[in-house]
Amino acid sequence: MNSLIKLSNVSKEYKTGNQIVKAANNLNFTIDQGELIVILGPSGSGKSTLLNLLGGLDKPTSGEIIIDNENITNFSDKELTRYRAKEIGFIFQFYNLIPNLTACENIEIMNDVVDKNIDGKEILTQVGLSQHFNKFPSELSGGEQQRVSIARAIAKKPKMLLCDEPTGALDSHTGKIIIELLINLCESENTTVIIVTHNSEFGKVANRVIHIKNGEVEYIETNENPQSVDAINW
Ligand SMILES: Nc1ncnc2c1ncn2[C@@H]1O[C@H](COP(=O)(O)OP(=O)(O)OP(=O)(O)O)[C@@H](O)[C@H]1O
Repeated sequence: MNSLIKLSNVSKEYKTGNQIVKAANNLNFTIDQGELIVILGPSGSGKSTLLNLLGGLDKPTSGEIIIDNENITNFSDKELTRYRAKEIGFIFQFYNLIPNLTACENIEIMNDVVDKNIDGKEILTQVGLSQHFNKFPSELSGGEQQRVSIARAIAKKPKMLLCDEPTGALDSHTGKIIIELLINLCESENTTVIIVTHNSEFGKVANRVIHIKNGEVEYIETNENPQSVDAINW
């Protein structure tokens, strides 16, 4: 595997009044192309901060983030916008679909952003939604809406998929379907998938689990044999 992501001495400080919060404190690690990574940690430990830094939604106070041999820390705002649009797929807890567009239109709208000719029907079929091309988000279940948002994120074939509590709003059965879809993406497309969660059970299916505490990497666990989604109990 080739290293896709390299963090060197990355810190992010937030100032509120006289107080400085180190939301990321001297992070150093690499992530390979095609890895499934779970980032685990309690509330306020810095998981979203880390995801935002990787996705170019925020800049570190110090340190370097190298993605695919490019130092994104030096990017201008315009370059960061291009990087986010072309290279990163984002999946959030609450789907973020456009309510007055159908499932298919929610995906094909990406064509304007990435200058591609994405076929919404083809991608929706890939995530098991061939019956739902013309439905609006309000006509779909939570799990189906999340699958549309995954379809939208993968349509542009991103280098990495950043998922912030992607099953947080779903029941366990539907959540497992989503996790299985993410595992399959890693395996079939060699996409790097990074999942931020509170749920330690997800660690079972990951290649590695990065444990975050107080903005620091507490330890990194390696799974020589990641388990299937059936091993997850929640
Ligand atoms: N924009 C901001 N301004 C000030 N402090 C912030 C900001 N964003 C995050 N923080 C602080 O940085 C720390 C890490 O926050 P972060 O949201 O990354 O944690 P988290 O692990 O994702 O938490 P949760 O699981 O509750 O979403 C917290 O102490 C938080 O209060």
